[in-house]
Amino acid sequence: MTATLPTTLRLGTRRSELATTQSTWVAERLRALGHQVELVEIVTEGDVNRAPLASMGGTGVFAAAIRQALLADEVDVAVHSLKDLPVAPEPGLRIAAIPVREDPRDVLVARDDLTLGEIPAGGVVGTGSPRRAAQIEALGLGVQVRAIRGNVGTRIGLVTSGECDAVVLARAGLARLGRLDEATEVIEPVQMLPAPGQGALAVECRESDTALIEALQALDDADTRAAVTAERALLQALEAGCSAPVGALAEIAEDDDGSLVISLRGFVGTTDGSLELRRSHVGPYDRPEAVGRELARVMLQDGAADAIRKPDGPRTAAPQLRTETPIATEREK
Ligand SMILES: NCc1[nH]cc(CCC(=O)O)c1CC(=O)O
Repeated sequence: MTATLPTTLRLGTRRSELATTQSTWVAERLRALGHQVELVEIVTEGDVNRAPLASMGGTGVFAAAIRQALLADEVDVAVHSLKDLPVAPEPGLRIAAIPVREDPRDVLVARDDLTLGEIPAGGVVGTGSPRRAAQIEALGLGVQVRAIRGNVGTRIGLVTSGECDAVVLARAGLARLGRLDEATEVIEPVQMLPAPGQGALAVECRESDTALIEALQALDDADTRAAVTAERALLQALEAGCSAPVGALAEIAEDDDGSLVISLRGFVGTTDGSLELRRSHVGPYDRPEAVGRELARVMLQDGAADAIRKPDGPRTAAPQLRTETPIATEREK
């Protein structure tokens, strides 16, 4: 156990603009609390390898190198986009803070100020996310979903260059990069549920750094933690029962007696739009895991499990999108 704080906190970050923006935001909040913080750049496999993400083990590759640096005592603190973190806890590490989340919705960045409903049939919508592909296809707009990769700037560039009529991105990413004005529509969750944890950050450290865990708690936001815990519990329970892409959004509300509740909505579907299932569940604020698990139970019972069979063996690759060749090769985020 390390019961004393290091004089300077080494905060590990990936080099991408989004990662450094997020890490700098956390560093500044820690400095405001009186800590000395130094940013340490870490190059991940996802940053140097241009192969499709699924072949490297999915979005978890971004987090893995930073987690290794934490475990190797090369850095003390790491900041992740929560939606990129696998749901299974990492042995030896602790998510010590989940700061207040940005607006979790997705946005459209389209040519000519178009909204999703205005894209003509046959138009090309770029996304590398099976979750976004499944929900676009489920809307039945007759647009083509094209698999793309790359950081936020690269993906917006595909619209500017005319390769895509539109791309779908997390609003939070654009907001952090100061590029929200480029969004042409905020996509409402009734049409597209965000990824579990979207818009939230996870501040992670070693489990043995007890003084640091305590210090980082000052950055934690209870409502955000309750919401994303419910969303991730839904994801975990659905992943155990089916292999389909999952969308989730939890909101904190008050019930008739004035007690706080978690209102959770979920989506599972297939990337070709042939199946979609949306359900919701409301449960107690202090039992977020139970809320997520209960919604998963309902969804599995109502067809998620039957319609989308879990493939044999461990799940290694994300479901393939219709276009398998990524047209942008620069790394995500
Ligand atoms: N998978 C990439 C990724 N990871 C986190 C964000 C944005 C920030 C967030 O959702 O918290 C993005 C970009 C995007 O999906 O458009």
